[in-house]
Amino acid sequence: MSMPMQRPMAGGARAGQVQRSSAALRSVASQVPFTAHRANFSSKRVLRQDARVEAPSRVVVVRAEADLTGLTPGHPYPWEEDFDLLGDKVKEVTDQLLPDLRGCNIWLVGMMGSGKSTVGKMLANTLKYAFFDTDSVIELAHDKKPVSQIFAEEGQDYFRQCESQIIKELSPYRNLVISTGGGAVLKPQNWGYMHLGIVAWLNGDTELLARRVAKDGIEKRPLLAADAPEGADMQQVAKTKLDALLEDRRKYYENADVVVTLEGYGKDLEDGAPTAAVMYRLLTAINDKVQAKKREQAERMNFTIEGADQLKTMRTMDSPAGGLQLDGNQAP
Ligand SMILES: Nc1ncnc2c1ncn2[C@@H]1O[C@H](COP(=O)(O)OP(=O)(O)O)[C@@H](O)[C@H]1O
Ligand SMILES: O=C(O)C1=C[C@@H](OP(=O)(O)O)[C@@H](O)[C@H](O)C1
Repeated sequence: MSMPMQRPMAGGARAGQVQRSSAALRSVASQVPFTAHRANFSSKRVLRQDARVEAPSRVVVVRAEADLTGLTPGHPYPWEEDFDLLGDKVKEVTDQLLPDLRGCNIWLVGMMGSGKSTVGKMLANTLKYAFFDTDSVIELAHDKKPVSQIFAEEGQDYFRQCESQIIKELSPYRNLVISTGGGAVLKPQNWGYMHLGIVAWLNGDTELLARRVAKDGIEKRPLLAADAPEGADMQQVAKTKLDALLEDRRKYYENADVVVTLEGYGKDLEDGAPTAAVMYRLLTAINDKVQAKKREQAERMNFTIEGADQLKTMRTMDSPAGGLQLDGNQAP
């Protein structure tokens, strides 16, 4: 199913450098869901890993009256601060959404550090979808080389081609949550494929993102690590670069179908909303979108043809069938 792709020589590829185009990308294709059970990148394994990430601790029957005492006053979604309550809410919205979602893929976009991979795994687990992370698929297709090394050895253009290839190959499947790399939004062709599903933007402020990527180590994100002065405050370096990137990219992210804020309240002010809360916001935003679409479709079906009553009794006098009513009954 993979399309052979030409790797451009421009943008860093020197003469004599090995041309690794279609071979690498064919193995990218081997990571897609229908072969996932035999590939290293097993969606089952990812789902098992999910069990270890912070999740609503249990899902219980939705309580009629939620007890919100003791939670942060003014919190717009106070139940997010109590994982039992949040579990109820997640169940409620998932139950409504799932039948209407009908296997539609969910694509997560957003800047580096916005939590696309972390939240994506949990969302996939909740919806019983398979999870794919385009960065991880690219790494696996290159003998587990980290993205930073692929950038260094092959250049950004090559990485972007791999990314587009994966997006294209995953798009015809169903029941997937796909976490994309932060720059996947830059190519219009990627949007053509992502818009076959629902695209959700995880939107957080760069202060929060910088804190997270600095904690991970900015060397993992080549666009942030490039030319970082030795001994500099890496969080500050990351923040400056993220600000510039976001300024360029915002207009692309704004093409998303739904936007979810990462803002945290109360004790989560600094670290941003917990993963389960972000997932809840995602589910709610997607559900709102899907239900609105459903209402719009129902509305469109609810029409009457003007003059339909006259049509019923009209006689076609000059036709061989004159004297026959259009509903098939013989005229008196
Ligand atoms: N809701 C959250 N609360 C706290 N830390 C988070 C949250 N979501 C993600 N993180 C952390 O932020 C870092 C970046 O998350 P990641 O999922 O890799 O982002 P992305 O895939 O968008 O680059 C990771 O260290 C992750 O553990
Ligand atoms: O924003 C970007 O251009 C990139 C984001 C990274 O993914 P994450 O957003 O998952 O960190 C990765 O694809 C690569 O380093 C480039």
